[in-house]
Amino acid sequence: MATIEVRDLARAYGPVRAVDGVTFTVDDGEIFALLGPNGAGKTTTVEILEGYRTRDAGTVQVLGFDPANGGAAYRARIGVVLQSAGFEEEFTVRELVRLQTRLYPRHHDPDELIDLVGLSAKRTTRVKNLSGGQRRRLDLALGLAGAPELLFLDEPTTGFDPAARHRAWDLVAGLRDLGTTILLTTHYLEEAQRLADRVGVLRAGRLVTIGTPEELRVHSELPTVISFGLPQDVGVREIPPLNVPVGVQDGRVYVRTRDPVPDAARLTGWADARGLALPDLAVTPPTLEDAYLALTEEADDGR
Ligand SMILES: Nc1ncnc2c1ncn2[C@@H]1O[C@H](COP(=O)(O)OP(=O)(O)OP(=O)(O)O)[C@@H](O)[C@H]1O
Repeated sequence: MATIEVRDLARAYGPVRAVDGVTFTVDDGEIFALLGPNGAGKTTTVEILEGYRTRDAGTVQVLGFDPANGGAAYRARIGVVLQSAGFEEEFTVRELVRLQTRLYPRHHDPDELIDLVGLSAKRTTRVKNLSGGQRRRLDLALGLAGAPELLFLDEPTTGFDPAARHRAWDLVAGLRDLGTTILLTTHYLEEAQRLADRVGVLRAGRLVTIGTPEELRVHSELPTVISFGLPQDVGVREIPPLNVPVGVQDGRVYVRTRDPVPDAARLTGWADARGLALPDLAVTPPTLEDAYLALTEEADDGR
């Protein structure tokens, strides 16, 4: 069953077609990531779904509501974590989380929420004394206050240190396990790879692709890279001929091939016969980030 159904969505700001005919669905319990360069239309799309922006055209159904006129009944069922929520700086973490939970008929226990986002040690700290990453965690706690069925996460881990990012990923994965549907925007491809069941890539207001991270990676048809450090006393010319050119950069050999098995076999056979260990040999398939960059390259969406 679809939690979100978007058809032919469009929104312009003057001459800028921020969202230009976007169609997608997000299934119940799914984590869907919207990716795209700065200015591609992610925030506009998400804010229309949240009911915070109007649309020019298209149909939108979220949890059975049209967000444009869903009102309080709609907002009670969704959670929103914005890129930069304005906080009341003098409140403590606990006070703010308490206030937020009281807004919802069905809500989490404030202290449990604070523990969940890893702010237990900051319970009585005033918001003005939190670091940037701690504020984002507070954002997350506030977005979860109403135990939402559907959570909108706009760049949820921007500004997090690596350990905090991993904790946030665990937290989001835990929410999915509890059945929460999540619409995520992110610039971190690793985040999308880890969390998203499916991703949609926006470019200049249009969805250029949609699929699982694995589908995007495989369909990109980008080459696999075989690489190794050129052993001392071995010249590039001694490397056996392959079907693709061999590149060398900073003493490292790079073979970009769409046929990695025979090329790798040839190289390892050659190294083995010569008694070369190649301890740093790597065979690297294209990543989601490679596929994303290929899809969005030359896209200057700073329109
Ligand atoms: N209120 C507004 N008034 C005029 N133009 C706007 C407004 N909001 C967004 N835009 C323009 O619409 C386009 C899409 O912006 P949007 O914020 O949706 O992109 P985004 O994909 O979320 O970008 P980012 O990754 O930088 O957050 C941009 O060209 C932006 O300048």
